Amino acid sequence: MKIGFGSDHAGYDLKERLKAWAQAQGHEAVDFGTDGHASVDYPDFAHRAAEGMDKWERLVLVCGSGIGISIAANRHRGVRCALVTSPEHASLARMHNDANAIAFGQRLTDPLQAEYYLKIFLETPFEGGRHENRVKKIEPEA
Ligand SMILES: O=C(CO)[C@H](O)[C@H](O)[C@H](O)COP(=O)(O)O
Repeated sequence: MKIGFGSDHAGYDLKERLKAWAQAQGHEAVDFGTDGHASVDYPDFAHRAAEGMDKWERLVLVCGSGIGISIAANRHRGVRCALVTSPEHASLARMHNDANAIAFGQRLTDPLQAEYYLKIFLETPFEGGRHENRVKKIEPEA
């Protein structure tokens, strides 16, 4: 799978770790930055990654809490980003919401757990059925 990665400084280490994990699983990584620990603004990287939708099938975003970067990504048409803090969030985001982006808070999430949540997220299919129309209704009318 082609996976985009983006973070601010507060999510940089976990972004790098998840990127390495995904590559080791055979996924292709597209990195939208940031590239180090220097303080940056999370919306810049959320927008850069979300605007590159043609370059990824799933998007992984990390900031300190996961909140800011997911809010910014969700402003983009077609992006459904879920802030995940449990295995159940990871599977339900896919099964019910057809989420195509996952957000983590590096300051609040154990990195090993984050790898596990990402694995679930990548492996879980959308259920469709009754959820199909609900997901369609998420997008505001053009
Ligand atoms: O925006 C956030 C909260 O939703 C992110 O967690 C940021 O990473 C955080 O605010 C950065 O904080 P810092 O004190 O500037 O490192």
